Amino acid sequence: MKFAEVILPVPIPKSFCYVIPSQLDLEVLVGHRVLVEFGNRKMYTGIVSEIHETEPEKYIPKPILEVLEVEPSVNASQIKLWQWVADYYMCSIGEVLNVALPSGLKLSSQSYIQIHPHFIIEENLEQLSDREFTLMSYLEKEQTIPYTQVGEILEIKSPYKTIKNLIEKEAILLIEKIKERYKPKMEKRIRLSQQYADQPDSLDDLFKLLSKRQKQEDALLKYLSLVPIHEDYLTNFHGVAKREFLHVGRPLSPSSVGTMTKNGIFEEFERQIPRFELSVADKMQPTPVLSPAQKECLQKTIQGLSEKNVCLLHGITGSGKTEIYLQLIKSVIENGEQALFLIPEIALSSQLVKRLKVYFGDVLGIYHSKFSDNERVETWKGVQEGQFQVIVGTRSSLFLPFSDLSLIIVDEEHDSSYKANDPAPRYQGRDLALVLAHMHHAKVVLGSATPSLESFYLAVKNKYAYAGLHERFGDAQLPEIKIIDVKAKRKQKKMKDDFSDDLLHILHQNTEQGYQSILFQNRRGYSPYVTCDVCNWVPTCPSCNVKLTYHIYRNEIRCHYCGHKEHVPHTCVSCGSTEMKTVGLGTQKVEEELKTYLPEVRVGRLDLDTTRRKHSYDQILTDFEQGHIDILVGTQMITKGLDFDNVRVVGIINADTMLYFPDFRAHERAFQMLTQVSGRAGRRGETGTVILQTQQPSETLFAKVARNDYHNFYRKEIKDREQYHYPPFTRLIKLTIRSEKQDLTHDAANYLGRLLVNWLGQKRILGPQEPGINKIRNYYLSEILIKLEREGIDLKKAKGLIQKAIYQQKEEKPFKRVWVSIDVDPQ
Ligand SMILES: Nc1ncnc2c1ncn2[C@@H]1O[C@H](COP(=O)(O)OP(=O)(O)OP(=O)(O)O)[C@@H](O)[C@H]1O
Ligand SMILES: [Zn+2]
Repeated sequence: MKFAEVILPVPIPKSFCYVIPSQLDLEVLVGHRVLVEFGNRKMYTGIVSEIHETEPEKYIPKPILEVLEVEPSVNASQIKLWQWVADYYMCSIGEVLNVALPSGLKLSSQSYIQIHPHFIIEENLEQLSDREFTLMSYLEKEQTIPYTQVGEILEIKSPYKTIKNLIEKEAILLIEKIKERYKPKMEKRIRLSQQYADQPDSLDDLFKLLSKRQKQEDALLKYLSLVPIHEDYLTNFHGVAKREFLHVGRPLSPSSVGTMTKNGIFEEFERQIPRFELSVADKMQPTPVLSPAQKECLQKTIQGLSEKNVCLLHGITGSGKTEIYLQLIKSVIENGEQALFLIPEIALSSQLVKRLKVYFGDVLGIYHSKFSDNERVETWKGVQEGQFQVIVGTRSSLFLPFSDLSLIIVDEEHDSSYKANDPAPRYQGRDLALVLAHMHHAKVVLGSATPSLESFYLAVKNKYAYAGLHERFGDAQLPEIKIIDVKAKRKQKKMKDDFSDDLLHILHQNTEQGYQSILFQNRRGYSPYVTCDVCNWVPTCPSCNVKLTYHIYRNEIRCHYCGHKEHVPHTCVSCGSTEMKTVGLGTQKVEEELKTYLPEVRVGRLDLDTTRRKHSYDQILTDFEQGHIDILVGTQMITKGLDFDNVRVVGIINADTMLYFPDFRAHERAFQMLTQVSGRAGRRGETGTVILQTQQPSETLFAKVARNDYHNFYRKEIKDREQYHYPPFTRLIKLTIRSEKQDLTHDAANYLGRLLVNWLGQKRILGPQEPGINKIRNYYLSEILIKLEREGIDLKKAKGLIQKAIYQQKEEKPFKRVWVSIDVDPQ
């Protein structure tokens, strides 16, 4: 007998053993998607991870019910990667499967019911109520029906009870419908019926026949001009796209073509077409010629990669790192291998994809979470079948079915959006890229103008190769950064709301000269909160412990954690006064002030609120690119990777807020963000200007940003990290404890904390502590931070103990309704 280990999408950290029925014996392979029954008469799609002959000792395994495909969707090295993720990030392999496999390849999660295979209606009539009998008879006809239809069939509101009874009687099964969500994109095409294509004589007859039907004759002539069957009759086989035939060039009458099809002159057929219209073969360009500095950097990178597996490409903003990546990718393609180009957010993808498309054409595939299920499956298959040799995508593309990967580029490697937060697996894409590369013996290039401290540290330690690029492309210079003392300006009465005279002046002048500007304020909404001017009461979210942010549109206050919205109160709930005012500054307010002081400029805004719809992000950037917007106001979204020739001025409205995040990475993030946003100015031609407004002009971090002094920033920061035992000198694991009651969370966190102190030692445990925002969506939170040494510690054992402590806490009766989530390497 043969058995299969099957990975199921459930949060239980193991695979499950099933029998391979003899009739399926030859069909089941590792990586196959199979259908199995699991637990309470539920069915799931799982992935076969192993085939063996060892019968489980403690239970009788159930059979695999069905194999859902001929060629496995998943390859062995992917399963290895999933297992690694599960072990390292302390989650179940099923949770990894859940994010790794596009949902188009999973069964629809909507439940369906069907008759239990062992249940025979006629033999069990007396068991069934009238209503149950009605449903069963229906099922006998229809095989399976969606749960949601049951109510309709029985003409009752809530069918739950009936279904529950039938399940208990083992009369029906609840399943996840075996329905392939994947739908290829089809195109309607037209060709000449075979008889005319093969025999030129019959074509002559046809022309005679049509000589009196002008429109039909026209159609035939057009067809022959598009499909040269007299030169090669085989061309008829592919025909022509119906849309093109009817509408491109001289338009045809659809009804005449319809008649001809009915009369058997033409025939219609369908063909699957690629979903991505990348066929730009005619617009393809050779990759750009590198500048001497770029060439040198490319050489260093290649040299570095011959000695090490990873090379850190540290090139200042606008230095042309992308062009160096292009060269590296090009040689991968020429060798017939695969390359993965990772970007932190899809936000960055549209400009980049356009750039890459013209060089790589059809071998370039795209993969990210805003894609539809179908699009993602198509990319998945394209990688599997070898059509796409290059993938541009966000972190989830690490899970694609690569077979011959030889290069991974991680662009903007410092970016925190490489880290996945909820749900598990909470993996760091940049780090996982290194693991994936290792499995494929591939090389990795980490690129950034502001490398993460971790990566730079490893380059300093000679674990990574290093290639620097310290000049901008094409004679452009880094912008001049001016630090403006907002407090002093206020005293001198030179502030208008949040704008200094210098900032307003340069924005005005820049617009007059026909150039564009970017204004950065890292807060969306209008104002962070509203308050009563008399008693200082502040409206907060009913489900989260946060102040509600004021949004001027619709005059609402909103919670940025759970989405709760309400109207701005006219009177104070606490003292009844009507003096409500807004406090602080968000992008909406910057936009509004700008319109007041510079009424003639065209202002655009780019933040989470203006980019919710699928294409709005692209739309705003296109407007900016085409010069319909003079000044673009935005949050951190505008800081990254954008490349616009015409931007001369960048304004940072308030640089201070970033310094005060209660996070050991606050300074690192601030340095990166300020440098990146500054780097959008003056990328072509004349040197740009950055106005950095602050209350603390003497803050040394700002001086380092202004001098573009990464090295001194690094030296100071790494010293602090070492002194206070933070990464890269230690490894952090954060536990978040959640429950609906504050006391319960508190008690459970203390219990867990004590176990961890006992097992891992006091000095490795920080907390438990309530986080700054201690209630989100009605759950009270507490956190424990575990600091583990980088070396000389058995990491596996330590993780085992953490797992054990969490289990043990969960076993305690009072803590049944307490949840703990684990975040390895939190960010
Ligand atoms: N060899 C080249 N030939 C022509 N144009 C180039 C070349 N190298 C760079 N450029 C142009 O210079 C600009 C900056 O390059 P790129 O966007 O690659 O910079 P970057 O290093 O990625 O900067 P950032 O880190 O700020 O995103 C782009 O418009 C790019 O097209
Ligand atoms: Zn809320």
